[in-house]
Amino acid sequence: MNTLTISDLTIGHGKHIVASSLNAQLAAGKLTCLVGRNGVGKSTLLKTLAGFLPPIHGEIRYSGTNGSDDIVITPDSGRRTDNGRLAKRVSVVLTGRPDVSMMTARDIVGLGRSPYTDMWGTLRDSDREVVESSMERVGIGNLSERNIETLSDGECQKVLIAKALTQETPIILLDEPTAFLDYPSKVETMRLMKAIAAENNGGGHHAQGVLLSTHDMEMALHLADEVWLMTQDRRLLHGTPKELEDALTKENLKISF
Ligand SMILES: Nc1ncnc2c1ncn2[C@@H]1O[C@H](COP(=O)(O)OP(=O)(O)OP(=O)(O)O)[C@@H](O)[C@H]1O
Repeated sequence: MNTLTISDLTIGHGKHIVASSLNAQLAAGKLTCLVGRNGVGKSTLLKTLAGFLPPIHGEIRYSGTNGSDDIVITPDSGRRTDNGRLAKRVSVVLTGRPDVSMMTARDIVGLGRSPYTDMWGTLRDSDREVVESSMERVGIGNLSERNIETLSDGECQKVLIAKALTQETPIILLDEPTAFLDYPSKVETMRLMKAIAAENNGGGHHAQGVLLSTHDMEMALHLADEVWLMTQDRRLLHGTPKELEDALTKENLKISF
């Protein structure tokens, strides 16, 4: 099952085209790593898939539970796109620390419920249950009362991942979540996201499609289920790590950069 499909997509900033003719599908239950050199367009693609940037051409289709509740974004859909609806399909974890003070880890995780709460962000008991279970899944129950400013980069990253889980979306996008982490924490984060993608405990958690951008090609080839590679000539190659290695060998392209 796919969570989103991009078709003949052109991405960029205003008139500046970053990549075009992109086609791919994000599989549910799998960790997909988005890799490519600096400046090739990984962040631009993630921002477009998150609905923060409009596509220049083509379409993004977010699959619903049945064909009738798909959400489709095209260059023309612009203001018609219902961000509240999209927030129930896609959650985003950005690089770096949240720019807030005087908030506990639990408060931050609770913000993930905003698509479901009233305008004051009042959490109901059912919302609080999701918050607690997300913190447990990520293994940060012991940090819940800590002020966010006192957490290490790795702990902070887990809080933001728990916030994304709290949003209960079929798609999670992560932009360079491992950028500031040491090697063991990078591996831990990748493994965690792989487990989260595959988790389907029948109790409300369904398999999710996870797309995570990273500079670490070696790690992506080791740990990802699928890889999307944005090449220097602005194509998007995709497949399992093995398929990608074969394709690159065939084209005589270097696997690492
Ligand atoms: N707001 C913007 N306006 C215009 N051009 C931009 C903007 N943001 C990024 N770009 C350009 O778009 C291209 C792709 O940038 P992007 O940040 O998507 O690459 P990236 O693959 O994520 O890079 P990195 O690995 O360094 O984070 C670059 O040429 C960049 O200069």
